[in-house]
Amino acid sequence: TGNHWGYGKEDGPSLWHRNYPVAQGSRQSPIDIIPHQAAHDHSLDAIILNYDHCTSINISNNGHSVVVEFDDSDDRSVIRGGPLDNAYRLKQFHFHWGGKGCHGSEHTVAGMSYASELHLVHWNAVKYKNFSEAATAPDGLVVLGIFLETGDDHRWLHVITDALYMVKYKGSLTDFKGFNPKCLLPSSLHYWTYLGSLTTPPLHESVTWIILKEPISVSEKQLGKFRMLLFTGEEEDQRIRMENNFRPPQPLKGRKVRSSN
Ligand SMILES: NS(=O)(=O)c1c2ccccc2cc2ccccc12
Ligand SMILES: [Zn+2]
Repeated sequence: TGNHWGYGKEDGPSLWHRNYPVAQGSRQSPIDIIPHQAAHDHSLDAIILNYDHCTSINISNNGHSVVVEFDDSDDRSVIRGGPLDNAYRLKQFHFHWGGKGCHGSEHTVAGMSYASELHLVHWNAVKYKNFSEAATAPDGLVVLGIFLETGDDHRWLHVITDALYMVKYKGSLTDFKGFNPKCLLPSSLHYWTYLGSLTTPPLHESVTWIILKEPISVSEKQLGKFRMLLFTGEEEDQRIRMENNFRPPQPLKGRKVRSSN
């Protein structure tokens, strides 16, 4: 119906251009990052994450991913520095992942994909009055991408995976207070950055991507808990497991990827 989209054969990424022509635009995401082709830009400062007074509000299943939302009514949780001219407010974070034994990151590195990818979504509250307005502006959004690889248990990810049973079905939402995503960061904040888009419809070309080079480790068991989520709602007959909710890499179309040193 209407602008329904998904990750299946009938409604997946290769068909999104029918309702969202920008899918074939000049600054689409994700991309394959080729490290030795990235320009080392010594003018690129370190990124600064001020998440200390972070306030998560809820966790929900929007039928595409599991999303943790934040109170963005003031500048308490912001990202700044690096390639950014302003501070950008944290709005939400969510994940993308594969099926059992399959990889599910959106960005790839020299053709290699990771098991999963965490996206922390921020918006430019200096220049725009709300998230929706920022979401359609070329410098409106910043998404911080963090790769997840399978290995040891992540000591804090269980706080999220323990809550997933409460948001199994599309459209479910529950309180999720006091979670600070600082605990999900790797030790190094070295990054690649480029100009791109949302990786889901409406695919607005409004995102400055900042992708951390160092992945975090999570266990196969922890990752498996994401796959108990469903794309479908409680009232639907079909129960479709939420997995492989990633868009494949898109053409670079002449864009430059810069690397912090
Ligand atoms: N994958 S994504 O970060 O492009 C993304 C968003 C990006 C910017 C603004 C809002 C977004 C909402 C999303 C909701 C679900 C999945 C990806 C999303
Ligand atoms: Zn995402």
